[in-house]
Amino acid sequence: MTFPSDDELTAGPNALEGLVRPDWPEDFRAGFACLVGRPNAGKSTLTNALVGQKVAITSGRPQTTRHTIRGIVHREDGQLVLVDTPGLHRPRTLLGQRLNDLVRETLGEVDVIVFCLPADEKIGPGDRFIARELGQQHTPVVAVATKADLVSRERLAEHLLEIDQLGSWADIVPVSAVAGDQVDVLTDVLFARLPLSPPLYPDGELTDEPENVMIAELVREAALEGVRDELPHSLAVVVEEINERPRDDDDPRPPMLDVHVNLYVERPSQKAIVIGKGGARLRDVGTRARKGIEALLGARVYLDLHVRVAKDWQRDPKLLQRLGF
Ligand SMILES: Nc1nc2c(ncn2[C@@H]2O[C@H](COP(=O)(O)OP(=O)(O)OP(=O)(O)O)[C@@H](O)[C@H]2O)c(=O)[nH]1
Repeated sequence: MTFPSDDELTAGPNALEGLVRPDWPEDFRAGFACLVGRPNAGKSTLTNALVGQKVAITSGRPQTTRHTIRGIVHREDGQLVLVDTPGLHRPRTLLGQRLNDLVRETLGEVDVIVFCLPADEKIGPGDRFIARELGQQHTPVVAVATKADLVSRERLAEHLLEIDQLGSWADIVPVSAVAGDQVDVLTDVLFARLPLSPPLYPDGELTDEPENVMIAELVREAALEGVRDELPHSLAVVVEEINERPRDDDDPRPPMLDVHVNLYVERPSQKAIVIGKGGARLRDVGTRARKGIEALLGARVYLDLHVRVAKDWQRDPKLLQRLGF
């Protein structure tokens, strides 16, 4: 992932003229946080609650967050750049290994780590695996009991005690991202861990995720809706091309874009699932994804989806690189 370079950070306001505010308070803080936790722990939902607007793709299905997506919390006194990582998990395939490498790299570079532990589930081997990983990092870790709205006070108290015994944390905060409880408390705790720094991003910018990745996520989320549990690991989405159609200068309508997207599956049987009978399912996927893409780009979109079989793409380093991993 690309953080601003040292040059960009130290060159001062002139280098970023027109981008960031020309002056900032002496005690301004800015830095990076990343969210870790096992699949379904509530990382994406918490990212959205902190940022206050939908930026990451959420889903009831585990491990939909393949790509690192950032949101930015802007306050008068600082900027917190959130990195939403894929679930840290035991590697089973090369893809799993790549994801874990990516996560570890991210953990070492941020100023504070947010470890999400859902209150409605017992602490399990997956959480302990992550806790051990975090124990080897020097970055401070704030443990968060997520989904606090789903459990009783007694259960929450028990959960907080278990979290306390799991490792050594800079802080422990119970939060409900859905109800909005304690999100402000967590924000304060995270800001306190950031270094004094000039602003890193222009005001109001929520995410710098390349549009292509956001588009691929929207298509992927639509394509996974309502299909078998095995498919999440077997589906990769790549935006091949975006072309704007020529139009008259005085045309008051939003621009019209042709968006070409490939969906890669591992087996012909999976291709049949994605396409559906007579192509009906793929048309649905296209309709749903198109709405999100139009909202994202502020344009009219013609979405062209192709499903391709790429055998064992999860194990093929060359193909992984082509698919953006
Ligand atoms: N009731 C309640 N549900 C929540 C809360 N936070 C998340 N959820 C739900 O839990 C599920 C998983 O949330 P996500 O935010 O997608 O979890 P994640 O950790 O990003 O999941 P992966 O992308 O699979 O790693 C979704 O159905 C959310 O709606 C919360 O504070 N309260």
